[in-house]
Amino acid sequence: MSGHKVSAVSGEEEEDEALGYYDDEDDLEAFSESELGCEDGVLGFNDPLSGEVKPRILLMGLRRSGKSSIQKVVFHKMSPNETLFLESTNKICREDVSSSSFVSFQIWDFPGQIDFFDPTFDYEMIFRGTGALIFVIDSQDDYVEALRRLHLTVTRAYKVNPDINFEIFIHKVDGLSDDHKIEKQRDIHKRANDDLADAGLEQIHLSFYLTSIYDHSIFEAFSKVVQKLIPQLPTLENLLNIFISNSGIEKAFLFDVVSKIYIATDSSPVDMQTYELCCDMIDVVIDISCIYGVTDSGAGLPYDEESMAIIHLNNTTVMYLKEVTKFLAMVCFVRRESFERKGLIDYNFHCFKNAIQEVFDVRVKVQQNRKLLSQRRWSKLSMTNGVTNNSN
Ligand SMILES: Nc1nc2c(ncn2[C@@H]2O[C@H](COP(=O)(O)OP(=O)(O)OP(=O)(O)O)[C@@H](O)[C@H]2O)c(=O)[nH]1
Repeated sequence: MSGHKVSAVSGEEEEDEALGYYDDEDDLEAFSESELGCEDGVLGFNDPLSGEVKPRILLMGLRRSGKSSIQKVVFHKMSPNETLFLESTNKICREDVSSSSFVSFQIWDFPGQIDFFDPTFDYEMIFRGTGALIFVIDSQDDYVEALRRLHLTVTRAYKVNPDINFEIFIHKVDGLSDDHKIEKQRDIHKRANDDLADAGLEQIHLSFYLTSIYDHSIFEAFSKVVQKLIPQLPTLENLLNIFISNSGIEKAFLFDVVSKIYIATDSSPVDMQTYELCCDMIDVVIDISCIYGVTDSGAGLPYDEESMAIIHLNNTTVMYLKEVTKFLAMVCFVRRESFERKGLIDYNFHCFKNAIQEVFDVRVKVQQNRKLLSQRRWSKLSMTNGVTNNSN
């Protein structure tokens, strides 16, 4: 597999490829450098002039619940077995993920043992700029303490920022039977919501996912978390609906190729098997391209505007993958008889691609305006400081 692009804050940034979310850079100063760190060397703060704002996703949960493993498997292509050797995280690890035009965010991995309500930790600052809080519960362990911690975290976070999406990963379900999984989910769901109701906070919505790094469930859950942070999602879904209904397509996904997160799909329901097939197809395309494709691309992923693949399944369905942007691919399921009109599908795809480009252009413009604004604010601030200094 090829590597993917996780750019360091201070390193290369796709600066016009960020989501329009609030992020208060000044707040970061509340942390000392030793508190904010990461083994990948992801350290430092965003350039205040860049105007770049990224939604923040927090990974929280008790020690050894699987937070770092999730991050490594989804964003670093680490194989699940290798996570057995991961060391315990002892610092807040902050990482910028800028793998596609639409998927761009920061992940903050919190060490399990951290006493995060210690007065020296500015939890208000942490929650204020947060888009989603993922709380990981180890389903193979006793979860009473995890639920207590979840309640504490959610209630505090909600008070600071009621717009946070609370996403609960009931994790490591690979060790459980199907019945057991459902039972655990029901129990955790009930207890967590009862605790909130007892505290008079029934308006807080918690979303639950059964996850494991040993199958595709973790990618699917992360897809849903990320989708909620994409402001253009309804537009993308609408475009996909129009595209499939005019092309005789059964189902279409828009994938971030690197992370295999699907950032949008049409409005028909998603089943796990379909999603898994898409992931497998992306793997095949990238693996084959890595081995037999152009060698000297220099830019990591062997994926470009020529990338496409057709796989005929043995159940009269055809899978069709095509490049949409540098980082995105469309994967569709088409019946064999509909695929005979491939010319029509390709023409409609061309229109779809142009429409996506337009959505993207609007966002770039918004981003540039924001950058300009923050530059002006910055220079005003420097001027004021200069005047003050001179008068001193
Ligand atoms: N069976 C199973 N084990 C998992 C899964 N995810 C993680 N693990 C294992 O759980 C152990 C702890 O994982 P970590 O990712 O280090 O946990 P953490 O929450 O980051 O731990 P701290 O850094 O101490 O907070 C490792 O041995 C992983 O291999 C999973 O989905 N299934």
